Amino acid sequence: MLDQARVMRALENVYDPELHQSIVALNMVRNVAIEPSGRVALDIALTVEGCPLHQKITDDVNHVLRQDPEITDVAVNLSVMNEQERKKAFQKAFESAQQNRAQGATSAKPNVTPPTTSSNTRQAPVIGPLPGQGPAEGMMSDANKTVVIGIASGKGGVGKSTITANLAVALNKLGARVGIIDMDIYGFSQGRMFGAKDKARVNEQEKIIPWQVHGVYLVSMGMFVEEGQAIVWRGPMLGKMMQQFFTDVAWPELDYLLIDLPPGTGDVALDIAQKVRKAKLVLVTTPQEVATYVAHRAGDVAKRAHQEIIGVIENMSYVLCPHGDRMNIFGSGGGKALADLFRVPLLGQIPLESTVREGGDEGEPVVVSDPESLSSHVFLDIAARIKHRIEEEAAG
Ligand SMILES: Nc1ncnc2c1ncn2[C@@H]1O[C@H](COP(=O)(O)OP(=O)(O)OP(=O)(O)O)[C@@H](O)[C@H]1O
Repeated sequence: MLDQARVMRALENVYDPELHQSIVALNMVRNVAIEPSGRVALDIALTVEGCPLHQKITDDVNHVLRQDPEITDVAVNLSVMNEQERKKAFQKAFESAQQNRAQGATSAKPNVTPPTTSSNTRQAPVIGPLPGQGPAEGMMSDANKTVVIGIASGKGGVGKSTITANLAVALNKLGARVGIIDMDIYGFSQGRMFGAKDKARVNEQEKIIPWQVHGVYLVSMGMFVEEGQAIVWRGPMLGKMMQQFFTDVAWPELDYLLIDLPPGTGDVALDIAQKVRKAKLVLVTTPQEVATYVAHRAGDVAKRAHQEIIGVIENMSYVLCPHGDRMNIFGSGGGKALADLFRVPLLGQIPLESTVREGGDEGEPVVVSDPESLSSHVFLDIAARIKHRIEEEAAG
């Protein structure tokens, strides 16, 4: 008999394309109504408004239900989860990703046969260049060989700037020429981390001369205003600033340009995605669920922009006790769950060490101030993994 249980069983085979979980398990299916004619109407609550993959979910629901000979018609009404429901859905996805990992599975396997309708082949909309935007210049262009990597986090304080600084120095130690753009306009801190204080100077061509410290070239808002001074720029001004940091700086030839992005998924991250189409992304999170949850959103913007996510770095992962045990004071598993969600590697787990903070406060990233510390070794290891991956990609 055609009843709700049978409909729900069929829908267990429809997977959320981003969370890789059944839409039933994620509690996305609501208000299933079966009419005597065999018409099934149901609501699907999407995790985020304007979810770019809603058409895929709708197509898959139609596809699985229409395989039931007693179902004559399907009507899908889309709605959006509230904040609490969304948190639960993400939590469920994280737990499941962790479970899969524990069981040695690489990912949950949807067993829905993709329908062959043309609408199913529709991808998440690409965030394209802005109208009126000219061709990308210099290091922003695809033709330029500098590898641009944005360092992003969902929320502030997870160590994104610390990681940018140390990765830059670590890549330099591995023989690469590295620059940093401190695009964390409202919370710029790279000058402090590198002990650079001079105000901006320009060369004869009127280009800004980057700071050069510990082998790394660096530009930051700190060259123009004091740290802590409020900056009230909005969208277009920020975009212009970003462009200037790329094009109006006397950059030497660089192998890597790291961009310390502002936390969250705001204008700057989008601007980079639009204007520097080759830019890749590294996601930073702490092991806590909430940091991981918000980092997911940062990654989601990258995915929509078809930006490559190189991997995830988990910071403040553990404290190493004197007898060698690891204490997970901020919980555990967030970085790996996030990496599993995006199907990218967890590049490394950085311990919580006072030497990391001291190095940042004193203008010497820990990789310089305490190269034998555990964190320094982890930073070098992560830098080597990134470099290896980029070189492999370049080799085809
Ligand atoms: N692994 C670590 N061990 C100890 N302290 C750390 C570690 N990582 C970062 N910190 C410290 O945590 C604080 C926040 O780090 P940081 O400024 O890098 O975060 P952020 O994500 O860039 O923050 P925001 O975006 O708000 O600027 C700093 O004082 C930093 O020295």
